Amino acid sequence: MSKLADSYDDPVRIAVIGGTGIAALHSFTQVASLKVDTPWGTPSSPISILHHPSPTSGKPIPIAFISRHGLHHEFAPHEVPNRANIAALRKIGVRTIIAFSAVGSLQEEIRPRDFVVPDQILDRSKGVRPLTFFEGGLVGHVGFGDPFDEGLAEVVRACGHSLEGEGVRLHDKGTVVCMEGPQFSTRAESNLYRSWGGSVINMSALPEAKLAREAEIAYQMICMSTDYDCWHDSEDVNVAMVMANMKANAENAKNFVGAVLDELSKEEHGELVVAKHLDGGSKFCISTAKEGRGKEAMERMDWLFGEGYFG
Ligand SMILES: CSC[C@H]1O[C@H](OP(=O)(O)O)[C@H](O)[C@@H]1O
Ligand SMILES: Nc1ncnc2[nH]cnc12
Repeated sequence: MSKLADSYDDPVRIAVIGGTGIAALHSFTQVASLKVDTPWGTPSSPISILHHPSPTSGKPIPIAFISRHGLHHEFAPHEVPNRANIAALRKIGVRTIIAFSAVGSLQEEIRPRDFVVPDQILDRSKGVRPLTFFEGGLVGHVGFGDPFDEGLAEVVRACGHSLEGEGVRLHDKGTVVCMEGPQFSTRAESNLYRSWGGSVINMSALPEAKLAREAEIAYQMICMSTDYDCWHDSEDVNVAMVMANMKANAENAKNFVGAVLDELSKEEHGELVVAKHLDGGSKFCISTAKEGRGKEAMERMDWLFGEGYFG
């Protein structure tokens, strides 16, 4: 067996972040495994570079894959090195992220094994996770009114609907409550989130989505419901239940990712996947005057965005 390459020359524009139950994308050809160290530490897993044939040109399109919780699910939600993950992806050229997440359902009509393409987030994390690239002498405030990328969401929804009838059930919108964990919610909390209009709940949408926005990367999460949390009169959520539903629906999840990657690999989405619409978003969010900027913060930003990006 030939050794996998540890570098990849061309920029990789599209990445998938795999969550609980998705530690690898086996159905694609792996061509490289990258170890990228960042000023924010080491990512949760090596970055696999996979070749996916473009359905239009047949040309292999590189896709980056990273496992959020590590190859063996060794990082708890509050331990995931989110900054290193997002920074490493940006460094190899990524401008589009499709992130997978196993979620609890907060609404009767979102049944276990249904998919949801969320359009909003309610933050119930507790401030214990490093959550920004802008600190240590460079203050920046990016807009986050719409935490997901609507252009990507449209593509994802169309792909999901194209698989309906083959077992996929899709909800086009939803609010994901991101709780701190690692313990699951109390019943009072679960009912509170329902009264707030939460659709689904996980422990990983944040700060991942915020960091992607700061890094000017288009980001869309695909949620797969695995349980009814603890508000429902069915059995309370537990890990075995989450894993069993992930496993039972793995084929659908795989087909869904495959369809999304097929679609995003088409030339017609060339502008979308390089996230032209986000270019400069971070450059113009800086509040710190040049003379007040911290040297180390600027060195980290040079690493991430390229030297002199912030002028
Ligand atoms: C194992 S249940 C809780 C766990 O599942 C979800 O993981 P991910 O979002 O990475 O798919 C949730 O966010 C928790 O981390
Ligand atoms: N009920 C739940 N709460 C938080 N994260 C989850 N991931 C899957 N099910 C979950």
